[in-house]
Amino acid sequence: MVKCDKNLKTPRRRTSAKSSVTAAKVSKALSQPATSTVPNLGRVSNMTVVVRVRPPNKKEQEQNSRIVVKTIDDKMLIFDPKEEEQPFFYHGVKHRDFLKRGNKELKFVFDKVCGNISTNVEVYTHSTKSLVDTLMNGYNCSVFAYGATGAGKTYTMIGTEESPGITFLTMQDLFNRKNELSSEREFELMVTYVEIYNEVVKDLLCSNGSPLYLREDSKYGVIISGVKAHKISNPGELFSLLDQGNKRRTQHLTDANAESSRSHAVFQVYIHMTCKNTRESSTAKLSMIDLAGSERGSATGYVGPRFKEGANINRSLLALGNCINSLINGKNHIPYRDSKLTRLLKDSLGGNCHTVMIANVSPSSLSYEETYNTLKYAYRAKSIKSNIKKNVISGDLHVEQYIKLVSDLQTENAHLKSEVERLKQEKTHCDDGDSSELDALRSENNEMKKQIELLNLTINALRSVKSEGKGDGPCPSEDLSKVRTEVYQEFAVLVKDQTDALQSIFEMEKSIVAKKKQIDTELALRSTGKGKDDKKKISDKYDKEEKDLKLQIERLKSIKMRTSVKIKNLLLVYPELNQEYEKFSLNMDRLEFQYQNELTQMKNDILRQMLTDFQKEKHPLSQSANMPGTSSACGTVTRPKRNLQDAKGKMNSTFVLEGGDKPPVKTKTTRNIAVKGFKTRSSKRFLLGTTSVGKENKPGGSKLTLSYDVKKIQRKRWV
Ligand SMILES: Nc1ncnc2c1ncn2[C@@H]1O[C@H](COP(=O)(O)OP(=O)(O)OP(=O)(O)O)[C@@H](O)[C@H]1O
Repeated sequence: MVKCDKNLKTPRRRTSAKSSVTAAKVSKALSQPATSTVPNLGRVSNMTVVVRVRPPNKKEQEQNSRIVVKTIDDKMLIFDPKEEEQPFFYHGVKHRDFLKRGNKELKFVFDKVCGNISTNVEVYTHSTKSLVDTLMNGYNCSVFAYGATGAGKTYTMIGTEESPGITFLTMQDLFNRKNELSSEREFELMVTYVEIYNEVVKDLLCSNGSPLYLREDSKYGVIISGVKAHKISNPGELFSLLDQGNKRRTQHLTDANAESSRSHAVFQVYIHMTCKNTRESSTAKLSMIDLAGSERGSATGYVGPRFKEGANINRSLLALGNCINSLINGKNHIPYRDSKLTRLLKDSLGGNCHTVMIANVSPSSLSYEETYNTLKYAYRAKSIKSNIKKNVISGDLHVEQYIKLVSDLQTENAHLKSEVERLKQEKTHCDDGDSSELDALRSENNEMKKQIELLNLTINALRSVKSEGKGDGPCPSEDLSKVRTEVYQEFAVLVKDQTDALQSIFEMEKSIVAKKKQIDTELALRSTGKGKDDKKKISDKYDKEEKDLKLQIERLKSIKMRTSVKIKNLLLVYPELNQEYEKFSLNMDRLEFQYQNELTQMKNDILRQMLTDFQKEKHPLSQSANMPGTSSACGTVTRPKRNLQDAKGKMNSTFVLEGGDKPPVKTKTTRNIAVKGFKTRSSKRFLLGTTSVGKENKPGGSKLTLSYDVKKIQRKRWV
């Protein structure tokens, strides 16, 4: 058998732990009963490795390249097979071509070899079909497509409309199984689709494109914080989601592929099942990963961002290779933290997971090196062993289990603290360094602290339930049911507190808007005439009231957060509350949305009213002040002169308003003017004073010219 043990080494990178920033929607969706990962099988399983050889493409055919992958049967292939020698004769004697390189003729055996005529359905049948039952039995599964650029990974995973890839086929089967089992079980299915590009994780099903962070969850393993989980009810919906996500995926042209995917795409399905009779539930996660294509950096000759992109792809694939090597060699430390990809795949390689690797190769000699590397990689991966555990959700929680979780979290916490310290020191030595990593670590640390607190509370709750159950008093089951009633009551109170807090926050926000409208009108009325001196008093009063209201809002928000922590705590102890909680959180989302809607509508109404008043000259300001660009004076209104817009902070620029026959207003007024040439969304404030007025009599009518001097510039901080 071939030896494929050339260690794939990569320089040890500084580990960078990023924090969870938002409360992950997916973890919220998955805030299901606490799982106790029961190693009820403890079986050892090899990773299943399937090799798919794609048909030669047009370029390979045109260049008459040699076929370097020969499939022998459905399990064996030969790389660089022996060629038939074309002997030549010299002086009638048969000679060998000594310049010709000898063929490697390496035999590889895999779990399945799919030749170049195999379809996606055939690949599916021999790779992931069996995973559907494994998932339904509550085990985590993952599939990843590996190979060089243009080797056919995306074709295998996603496919085309005529020949859908294995993601769609797996999901189709999953839905079929779900329907078959629907009389016995309740199902909930959620999907997420993200990409890792240049070490940044992004949600492919969300248009905002903000970076997401990976987090390790004691219950669900590695989760992506902030990713949006989508509920789907049939495979048709999935196809449109995949299509939508793929359009957002980062693609560039490479030598081997006109539409090369330059990111790792990770599609995950979370299945939550509850047995209708016993109410026992289990969760399983299916991850389908379309890795970015590896390529030889030196061969591409790319520079700049494309070089960085290629380097990141290769680095993360090397990190994956290192993890595979460490797993095979039975090392204690597996360098998962070396890249985002390996962090995400942590529980998909050696962990609690049944894994299928599909290695895609081109048959042509044009991709000789790439194919050889992929086959070596895949062959090594075959030796990975994993301990597969079933995720059974048990109502009977063990205090010891939580204590272990707390101790794990504390260890991780200590590690993060030391990282923070190290980074702090580095920062003092090199102050112009990037502080984002430090901030990320800090917030991850805080997150950990919160989790530890929460788990400690749970331990206490469990202890009290246990100790109450042991005493000489009434029988434990009675005691437990009493505790349960109390817990339900507590839950109802907390839910009410949260709803009330939300309602009050909304009322206060409404009154801030109403007050703002009132104060604006009052200030405008007093901008001229007698009431001018009251202006400061009025705005001070308003500022104070607004500050008070905002303080109250903050207080209510913290109450809301505290009650939410308490509710989550109760959920840990009483998973039965989950269904209630789901309903409640849906209701809260709906309420929040409705309130936001009302508030925006209210603000819009005010603006609309102001606009109408201005147009009809009812607004106090429209009568009392001629503002640049909005002069109420009839006739043409010109924009402020360019010299102001280009002034870039010079103090005394002049701009002119033309038209109309109203007299100039002798008042100071502030006006926002966007200054050209500054990269800013906010504008500078200019305090204006009218300095001169000119009237010209023309044949067509008179023309009034108002000149304003910019007296003062109040600089604002750029945002
Ligand atoms: N088995 C196959 N049968 C027919 N065409 C295929 C097959 N595999 C790949 N192709 C075609 O080869 C081209 C490259 O395939 P694909 O985009 O899947 O490669 P890839 O490995 O995902 O590349 P990259 O890593 O650069 O994204 C596509 O045009 C695809 O349609």
